[in-house]
Amino acid sequence: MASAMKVSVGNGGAVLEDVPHLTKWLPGLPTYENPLKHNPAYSAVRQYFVEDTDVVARDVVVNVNTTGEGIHFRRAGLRDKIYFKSEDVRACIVTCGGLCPGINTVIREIVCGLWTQYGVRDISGIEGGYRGFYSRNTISLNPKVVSDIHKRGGTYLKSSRGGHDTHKIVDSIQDRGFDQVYIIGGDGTQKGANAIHEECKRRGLKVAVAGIPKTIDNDLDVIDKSFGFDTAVEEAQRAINAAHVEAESIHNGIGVVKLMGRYSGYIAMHATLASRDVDLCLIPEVPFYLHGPGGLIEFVHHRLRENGHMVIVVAEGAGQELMAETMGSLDKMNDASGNKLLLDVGLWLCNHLKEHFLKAFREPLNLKYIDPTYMIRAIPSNASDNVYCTLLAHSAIHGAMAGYCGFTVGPVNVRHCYIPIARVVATSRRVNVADRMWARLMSSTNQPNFAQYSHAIQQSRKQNATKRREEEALSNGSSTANVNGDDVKLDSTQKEPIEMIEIGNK
Ligand SMILES: Nc1ncnc2c1ncn2[C@@H]1O[C@H](COP(=O)(O)OP(=O)(O)OP(=O)(O)O)[C@@H](O)[C@H]1O
Ligand SMILES: O=P(O)(O)OC[C@H]1O[C@](O)(CO)[C@@H](O)[C@@H]1O
Ligand SMILES: [Mg+2]
Repeated sequence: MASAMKVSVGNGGAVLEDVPHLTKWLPGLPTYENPLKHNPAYSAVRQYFVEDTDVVARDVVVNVNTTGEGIHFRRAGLRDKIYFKSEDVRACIVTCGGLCPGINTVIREIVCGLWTQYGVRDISGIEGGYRGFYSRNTISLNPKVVSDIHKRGGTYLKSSRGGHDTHKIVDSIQDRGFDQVYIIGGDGTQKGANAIHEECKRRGLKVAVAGIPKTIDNDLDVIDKSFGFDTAVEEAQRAINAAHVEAESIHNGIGVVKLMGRYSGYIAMHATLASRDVDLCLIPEVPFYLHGPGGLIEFVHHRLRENGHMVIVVAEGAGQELMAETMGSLDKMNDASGNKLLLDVGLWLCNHLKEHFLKAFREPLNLKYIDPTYMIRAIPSNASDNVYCTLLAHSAIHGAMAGYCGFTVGPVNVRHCYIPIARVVATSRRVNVADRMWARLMSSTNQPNFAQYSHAIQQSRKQNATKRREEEALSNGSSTANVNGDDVKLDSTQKEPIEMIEIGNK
């Protein structure tokens, strides 16, 4: 699937990771003057047009002796020459994967941009994600139809997971005569877009495939930040505020908020940093453990004793291994796109806290659990995300019109670029816990550095495994269990010792 990236080195030593161009397999394609040259809004300032030699550096913090070297991407924007005659263009737009604030703005701006800037009149919407290419009729799009959609959350075109069939999709592209395909979606979608691009190239088609990166988890590599992320973080504040109000208004109150973040804890990290009311932030990148010195329970005791209440933010992908260990081996279920379905860490954590504190105090814990998972993504984008979405859409249009293909558009160090799709999907971005941002969070929450206790995590894992095997054996009616190779005698009357701890001021 992954195509080799075209890499060249400029005279100044700059390495360009380039995106494909239609002329690579269709040499001699005719070119046309960009109509924007005569558009009053764009024609006045020459610098609006991007030169073929304009590139953007991936790293802007460089050693003074190495400036000019390093990886660069082609700068996005309008070109003098274009490879499509406006009246011939047949464009289509598809949205795939989970929702994200701003998808409708991107759709709207692709339609309006193609229409008003380039005079394109044939624009179709593919309904219901990739499978819509071969199982649905198209929707005709024009500025009137999409004029208000940016005020609504979700996707006007509907979305889906699964259903990517490269051959059927490219057959449909060919049959319908599409020559510009705009694909809005996350890592899975971009992989699918690359496969479509490769197949179009193999068939020698004049089809520009342009990917617009969408991921609320902010887990796509290379680009600065994904659209909708800021909106989601902002919305998460409402849940955190509610958790905080509930927690501080009652003796020994705990508010737990679960936020999205399958493998990357960006939303949880930024929402925590923005709020300042959060005492503990759990993300997939940092394994944690509950019991023992340096563990989560000890910290909760400490914080309640200190403040009388606390707020925990947990990313949905946090603690997955720990849960699997304590709950036994669960069937690994996947969604239609092959993404692993997660265990519910929010409920699990709340249950463990309640159980533990009931034993410790012999009275129920005042714990309020808020799960705003879908609320933070099913909303329209905020003002700054709207502007960002507009830029993404316009950059994508300029790139496709200029004959570039197999690219994902996005800002790198604030400048929009055309990035080879293969580069964007090569690795997915995770919170770097050795980076300053996580350090800022740690110093804001003063939470334990679980990473320092890797030996304790190992120890806790062994104990969990042992406990689970014993419990399984007991429930099977056995009097012994195999623990680390030894048959251990079991006592069904054995109970965990009750630990009495004084917390908070009663
Ligand atoms: N490796 C792949 N190759 C081709 N198509 C893929 C691949 N992975 C996923 N897809 C297709 O991409 C579409 C979206 O994938 P997925 O459901 O994983 O969402 P996504 O784009 O990663 O967005 P998000 O995870 O942020 O919601 C689906 O139709 C899926 O079939
Ligand atoms: O329930 P759905 O619609 O599959 O989406 C949930 C997933 O989508 C994501 O938001 C990624 O888009 C994940 O964080 C989350 O697990
Ligand atoms: Mg994904």
